[in-house]
Amino acid sequence: MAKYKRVLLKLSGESLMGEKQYGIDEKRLSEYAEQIKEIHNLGVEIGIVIGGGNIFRGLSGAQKGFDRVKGDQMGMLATVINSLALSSALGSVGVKSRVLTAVRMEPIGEFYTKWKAIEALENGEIAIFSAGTGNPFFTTDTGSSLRGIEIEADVMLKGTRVDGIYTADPEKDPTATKFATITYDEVYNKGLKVMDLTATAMCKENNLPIIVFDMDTVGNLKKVINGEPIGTLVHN
Ligand SMILES: Nc1ncnc2c1ncn2[C@@H]1O[C@H](COP(=O)(O)OP(=O)(O)OP(=O)(O)O)[C@@H](O)[C@H]1O
Ligand SMILES: O=c1ccn([C@@H]2O[C@H](COP(=O)(O)O)[C@@H](O)[C@H]2O)c(=O)[nH]1
Repeated sequence: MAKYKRVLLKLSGESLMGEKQYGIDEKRLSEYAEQIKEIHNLGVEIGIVIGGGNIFRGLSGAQKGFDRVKGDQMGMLATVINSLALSSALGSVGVKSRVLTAVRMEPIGEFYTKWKAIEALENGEIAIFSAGTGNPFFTTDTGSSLRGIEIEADVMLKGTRVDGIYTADPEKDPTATKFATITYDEVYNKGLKVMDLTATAMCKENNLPIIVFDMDTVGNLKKVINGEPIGTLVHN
């Protein structure tokens, strides 16, 4: 039986590239859809936020001379593209989803309200929250904590390409060691950069636990939902 009734799943835009250098890898996308279907079949209510790093990030744009606010808006639109792709992939495996957008852009998606999100979840649909918070200078990690808190999720699952939180970035430091559990304060005090500090602070203040795990290994999402101790649990 599933350990969690309602979850907020954060998917990395960058992971969606798979082996590619840019954009969406169809194989990775369909693996994600299959994994999500598996936990949906267990009766778990699922809200999803997907990043945009496979397409555009405002901060990188600003370093190349783009206006930061316009760059962030481009980044938010990138998350809408990924959300539509995920919704389409879920449809292909027979799972209904609703794309909700933080900025108005009907008919591409419905303008987000908490109540539409809850209605979708209670109807057994997956709610995909796109365009982040709708504001520049934020990230989809913060968008995830915000939506996770709003929908009263039991946990925020940060599915990424590393298998947890380490003493240093494991992609850069091969001697880094993994935490099984860690407090929000330790993440802050040790300056660990697995997700942005605004997101971590919001989860801490609102008591929303976070599990960071490797979403790119098929089967891991179900393990996390069943309470298997893979990844790193962040708590108060
Ligand atoms: N201490 C740490 N422990 C684990 N990962 C870390 C740490 N410090 C930095 N990282 C990095 O954090 C990244 C988190 O990956 P993720 O793809 O989720 O980032 P993201 O910026 O949210 O992606 P996107 O914007 O594309 O959604 C990993 O690439 C990992 O290398
Ligand atoms: O609330 C938000 C969320 C995101 N952005 C912009 O989108 C890109 C992509 O999001 P990632 O979290 O980096 O995947 C981000 O770099 C920002 O430019 C935003 O402005 N506001």
